[in-house]
Amino acid sequence: MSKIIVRGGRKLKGTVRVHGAKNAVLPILAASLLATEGESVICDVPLLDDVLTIKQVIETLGAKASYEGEKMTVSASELISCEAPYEWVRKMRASFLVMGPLLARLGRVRISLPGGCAIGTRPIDQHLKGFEAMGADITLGNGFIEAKAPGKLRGAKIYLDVASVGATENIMMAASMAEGTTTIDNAAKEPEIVDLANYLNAMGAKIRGAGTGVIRIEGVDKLTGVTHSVIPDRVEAGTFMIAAAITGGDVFVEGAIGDHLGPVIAKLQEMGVRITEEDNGLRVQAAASMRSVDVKTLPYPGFPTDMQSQMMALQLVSEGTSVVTETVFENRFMHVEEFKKMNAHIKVEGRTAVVSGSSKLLGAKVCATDLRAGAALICAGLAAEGETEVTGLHHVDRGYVDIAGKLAALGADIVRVEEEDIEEAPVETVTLATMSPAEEHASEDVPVGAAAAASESDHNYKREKEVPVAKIQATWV
Ligand SMILES: CC(=O)N[C@H]1[C@@H](OP(=O)(O)OP(=O)(O)OC[C@H]2O[C@@H](n3ccc(=O)[nH]c3=O)[C@H](O)[C@@H]2O)O[C@H](CO)[C@@H](O)[C@@H]1O
Ligand SMILES: C=C(OP(=O)(O)O)C(=O)O
Repeated sequence: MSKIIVRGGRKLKGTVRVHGAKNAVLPILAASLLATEGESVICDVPLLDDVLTIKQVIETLGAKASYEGEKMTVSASELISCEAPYEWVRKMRASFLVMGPLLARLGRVRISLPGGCAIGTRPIDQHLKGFEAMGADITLGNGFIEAKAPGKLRGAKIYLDVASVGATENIMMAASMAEGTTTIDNAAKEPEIVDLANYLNAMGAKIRGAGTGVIRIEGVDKLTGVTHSVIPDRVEAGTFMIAAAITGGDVFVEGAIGDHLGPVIAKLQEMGVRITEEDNGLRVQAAASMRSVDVKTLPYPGFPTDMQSQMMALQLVSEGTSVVTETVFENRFMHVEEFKKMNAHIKVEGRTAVVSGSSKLLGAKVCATDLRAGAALICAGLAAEGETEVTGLHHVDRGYVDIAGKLAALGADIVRVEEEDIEEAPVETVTLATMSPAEEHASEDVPVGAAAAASESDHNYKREKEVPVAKIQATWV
């Protein structure tokens, strides 16, 4: 089982570069399916598991894609399939974003229900409502959705019951090649929506109002491949800002866009952290001690739900009690139980968590229950006394490029130990890991060697694995 091992207590210092935004590049690569001619060249594409998944999805549909040096080139002039299979779509919710482009391009689609982080039920009713309003005939069954739009999709007036990011993107893409004008009311306003609209407009679409609550899309007959650079990842940037603050550090987050991080900056400043907007980034200087602060997650421009768990790590070490209200997803406090293993005192009632500050965090074996929870546990580990081991890294790899390497470059005592490293090492052993039920269910890692033997013989989730100590010491940096 791969793990990140962090020993807390080091102040982070230096510069860290932010990669392209996961939540922008995924819809943009889905939208590249709309280009009936020309190549799409997408720049600043981060090497993430989710990016490799969407690449597989569009290739399965017939697009030709090549990826080298943060640049993805896509040619989608000939699509061969309108079916997005379970094997890829289950891995990642954003795969569902190919539905709009396929409906617009091919007039039909068969797509598996999406997966993604288990942070809530995450229905897709608003996506489907939009497509139906545009004339699609939709049937559901056996975990698949089939939609047909004989002839062309028609422009429609669509009101979203919730300002869904995914529904806004999916409808915007479909509407770009529909007949007539579509209006999305109560549209999501996230920067990633604006990036997608800019990309589509460069391809020849006619979209106005992206970034506001009302988006108008005049359908066009064809879209052409273009070159586009993805915006920097505001959640990755925010995570490094928290890492700097929680360690008492001084870090320049290169590429971070202040306008995209308004509520995160405001809350950090309320806590006493100094943030300075400089050319091409944000400088974050920790305070000697930080004040507690209440946070309520909301759609953009509110405080992002994707930063809630990382912020909670910081609240744990600030003075006083903080209240966190999660309004976007109904099951996004799974990290709380993991924080508790690190001596955190947090009480959850419904959608509210009461976080006791001034916690003396202690290193522990913890598991990333979702993508951002993994980042939050790493942040907590940076401030904890002793050693923290974070497993469940397949979640983290969906959204962070080499988070351990980047933090190590800032001075953190952190290393990632890969499964293969552990298995290849000499026989001398020490007990390292105890699996929790959550970890067992969450992990898709296939156990090998000693771990496989344990896996076959013991299913009570309390097994111990024999892991060679020599190799771990050798890989520590
Ligand atoms: C790949 C991507 O960009 N993921 C982001 C996107 O997810 P995603 O696009 O899935 O999130 P949405 O904005 O759609 O979801 C927001 C809320 O709306 C609800 N809902 C959504 C669609 C729908 O048809 N019906 C419905 O009820 C959801 O259950 C949730 O409670 O926005 C989320 C909210 O900022 C982020 O946490 C995710 O990181
Ligand atoms: C929840 C997230 O991603 P997804 O919507 O892809 O599950 C996230 O990026 O934090």
